[in-house]
Amino acid sequence: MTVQVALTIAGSDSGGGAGIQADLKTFQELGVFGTSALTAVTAQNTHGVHGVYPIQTDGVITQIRAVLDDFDVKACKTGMLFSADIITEVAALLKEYPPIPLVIDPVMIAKGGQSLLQQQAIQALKEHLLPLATIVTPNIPEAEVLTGMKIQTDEDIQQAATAFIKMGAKAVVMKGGHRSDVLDAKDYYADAEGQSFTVTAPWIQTKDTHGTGCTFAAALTSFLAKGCSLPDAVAEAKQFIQAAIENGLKIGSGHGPTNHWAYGQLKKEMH
Ligand SMILES: Nc1ncnc2c1ncn2[C@@H]1O[C@H](COP(=O)(O)OP(=O)(O)OP(=O)(O)O)[C@@H](O)[C@H]1O
Ligand SMILES: Cc1ncc(COP(=O)(O)O)c(N)n1
Repeated sequence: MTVQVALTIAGSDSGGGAGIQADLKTFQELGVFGTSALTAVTAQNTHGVHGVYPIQTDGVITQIRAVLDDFDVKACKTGMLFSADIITEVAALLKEYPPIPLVIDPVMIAKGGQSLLQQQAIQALKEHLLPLATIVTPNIPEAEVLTGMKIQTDEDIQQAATAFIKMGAKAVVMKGGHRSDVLDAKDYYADAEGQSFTVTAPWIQTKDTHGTGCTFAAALTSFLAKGCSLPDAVAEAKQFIQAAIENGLKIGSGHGPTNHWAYGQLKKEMH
């Protein structure tokens, strides 16, 4: 049995719905062996973030080195990176190793409004990490901060996608989960080769969307680790997150997590 290995560099969510926990659950569900480097420990539940405790930068770097020096990592994902220092050092480290498909989820603010990225880190993200991205997965507010654009219409989304490609990312998927003017959950993909398309799924009326972005990006990373093309990985990750939101678990009394088992159960039923 050959199992592909993926690495997530992200923060821990004690509530288990987002961050490292969402990533590892998603990797496991998709048959990929998950490894991890923690950037911060957060105290979270479905009501929000109660504390953020960053890991020292050399601790983050040593975790990544330990994984990359031993495992043949087929795809890597970044989530909450917290500080400019961590971002700069992670980018420098990744450049030392042969290129690995890199999914950058530019996590900035938790759904509850608490900051997961220091203000000074935004420039470092743009300057050092985005140029290494195989694909970057911003939501609309993150895309607005990183491009400096106001994004409201489909044209704005396309222009912002182009701005990410100009910043050096090979591809971008602009997630539509934060738009209030649409009936569908519509994400827009564009790449440096000029290919673009939209993936759409029916909007689900639910408050249980904690960790949707992490889960989507982790699914995308898993499919890349298994050798899928970028467009195929985006389309399949969309199915994973749709199933996860649609079959919510009703855990906690605030904004609950998504269901990381749902995609696998659906696939089983289809066979
Ligand atoms: N209510 C919903 N119904 C259907 N799909 C949704 C819903 N909310 C988000 N999505 C989808 O989930 C994926 C993640 O998008 P979203 O914009 O929520 O990411 P995010 O804001 O980065 O998530 P996070 O809050 O974890 O940081 C996208 O494919 C988006 O279209
Ligand atoms: C450690 C960590 N990483 C990412 C998120 C974003 O997820 P959400 O916006 O759904 O809170 C989070 N809350 N915590």
